Amino acid sequence: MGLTHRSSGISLLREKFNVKVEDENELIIALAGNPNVGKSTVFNYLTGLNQHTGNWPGKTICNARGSYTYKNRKFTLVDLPGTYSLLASSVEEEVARDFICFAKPDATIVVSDATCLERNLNLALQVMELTDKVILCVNLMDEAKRKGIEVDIECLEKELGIPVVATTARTGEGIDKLIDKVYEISLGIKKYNPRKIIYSQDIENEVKNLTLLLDNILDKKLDSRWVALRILEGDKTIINSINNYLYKT
Ligand SMILES: Nc1nc2c(ncn2[C@@H]2O[C@H](COP(=O)(O)OP(=O)(O)OP(=O)(O)O)[C@@H](O)[C@H]2O)c(=O)[nH]1
Ligand SMILES: [Mg+2]
Repeated sequence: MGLTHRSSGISLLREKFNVKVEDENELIIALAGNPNVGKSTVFNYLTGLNQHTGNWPGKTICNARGSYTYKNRKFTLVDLPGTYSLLASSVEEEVARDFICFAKPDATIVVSDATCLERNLNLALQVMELTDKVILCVNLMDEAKRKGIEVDIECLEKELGIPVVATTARTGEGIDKLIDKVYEISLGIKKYNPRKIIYSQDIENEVKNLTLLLDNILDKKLDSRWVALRILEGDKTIINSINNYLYKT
């Protein structure tokens, strides 16, 4: 038998984010996305009245959690603040990044706007650098259709290496497919290979050096390559978060 969430300490970390799981089989799903793309609409559609709201610990930002059941499994959805990136240049970005990094959701849905996908894919690529368990939800398909924009879902799936689902959350169209993909990814039924960005040779060399050092420090609790990239770009908040979540009890 593998390590349970409780024995691996993940449940303790999740409690730091006010996410208390009642049973160990419960799956935690994060909803990320740019502002105003329909995250809360997806969240409300799936969780209905089974919601709790509060604040993120130590922050004045609203934290909404809700649950639904699918194929006899309980899923808890966490509606993350809307962000354009995970580079932690605002409290919202820090909250979203720290949740994905340290609470280690069983899957992350990146909700995006079908009418301006290019801008939205920036966040999707950043989440894909952090975790292999990502689903891209291309929402506002009705708006895209109205504007004559066609989205090639199959091509996106192939290029990104992750499942991509088209939705119109306002009417619920596509949500059944989304929960099926969430089920598959979070339980590891289907494995994907998200496309990773390869940087210039100079950067890759430095990343390699730093990764070797970080492997010992992070002890597989966090992706060393991802942390190396953040350090190289001068992000000091990641060091604070590592101290806060991995080393303070
Ligand atoms: N036409 C259309 N409107 C949608 C769809 N999904 C959401 N909306 C609308 O888009 C607006 C923003 O939706 P929200 O769910 O609040 O978006 P959000 O991503 O949670 O926004 P923030 O939390 O502010 O980042 C609302 O007016 C929704 O009714 C959709 O698929 N089609
Ligand atoms: Mg919202």
